[in-house]
Amino acid sequence: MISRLLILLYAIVSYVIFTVSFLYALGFVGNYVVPKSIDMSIDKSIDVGSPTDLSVAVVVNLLLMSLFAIQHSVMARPAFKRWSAKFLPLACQRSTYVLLSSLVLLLLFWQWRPIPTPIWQASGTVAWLLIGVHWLGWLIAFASTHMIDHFDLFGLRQAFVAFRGSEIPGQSFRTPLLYKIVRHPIMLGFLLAFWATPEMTAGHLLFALANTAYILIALQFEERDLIAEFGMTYQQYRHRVPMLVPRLFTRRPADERQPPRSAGAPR
Ligand SMILES: C[S@@+](CC[C@H](N)C(=O)[O-])C[C@H]1O[C@@H](n2cnc3c(N)ncnc32)[C@H](O)[C@@H]1O
Repeated sequence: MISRLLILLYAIVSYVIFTVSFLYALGFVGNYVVPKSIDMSIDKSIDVGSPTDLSVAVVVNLLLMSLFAIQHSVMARPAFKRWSAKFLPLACQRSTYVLLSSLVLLLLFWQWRPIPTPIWQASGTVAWLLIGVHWLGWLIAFASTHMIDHFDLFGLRQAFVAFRGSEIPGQSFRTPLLYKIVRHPIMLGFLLAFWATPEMTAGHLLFALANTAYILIALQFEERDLIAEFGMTYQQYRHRVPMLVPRLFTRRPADERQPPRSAGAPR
């Protein structure tokens, strides 16, 4: 009973730390409210006055993003989960993943080196449109976690189920709402939030480019695991629903289009 209660507390603490890191991410990427953001260091100084400072900033930022990518992707793989199950109860596996991901993110926010060289600057209606798309991206990402199962994704459900003494059910496959339009709405939301900004700087561009590359690679691994888990069901879903760009903007695969009718074909 005590160990189940401790696991539940651990899951709640991990979830609270995730919430802090997510809220900080909103301020960090958008340069709102937080003391240190993607374009502004705490003392508001420009860190990249010389070419050496610039190289250091690029290397440090790439290392921080690589650390997140490695931790986030390695710990998500079934082989890692099987290995960690030898010493980590199933009920706190997901919370541990959430906790470490959040801590690495907070480290990134803390150690990030701003590179404020302007790349583009929009004003007027275009600027407002970009701000709108930026917030729509965060909204899509957050809402989509609830469409598949927010509390399962962040480890709370597993801890609650174990606390009640029930068996933790396996992952279920869901395709509600936005999952009918694209296969990865959470990632689509992040991409919109990262790219849509009225003031793009070199540091922000590095962040958006590196994270886009990471998302495109990570999704290959995620889909490989989903195919291994759900087989034909996921294969068919993959065939039916585009990855990130809604069908409105893309062509259907050739074999899904109606063949042209021949002149004498019956109607
Ligand atoms: C951070 S979420 C991202 C989900 C998805 N890639 C997206 O961008 O919306 C990753 C977890 O979601 C799970 N997942 C992805 N698609 C799913 C679906 N359609 N139904 C249930 N779980 C899904 C993956 O197995 C993985 O554990």
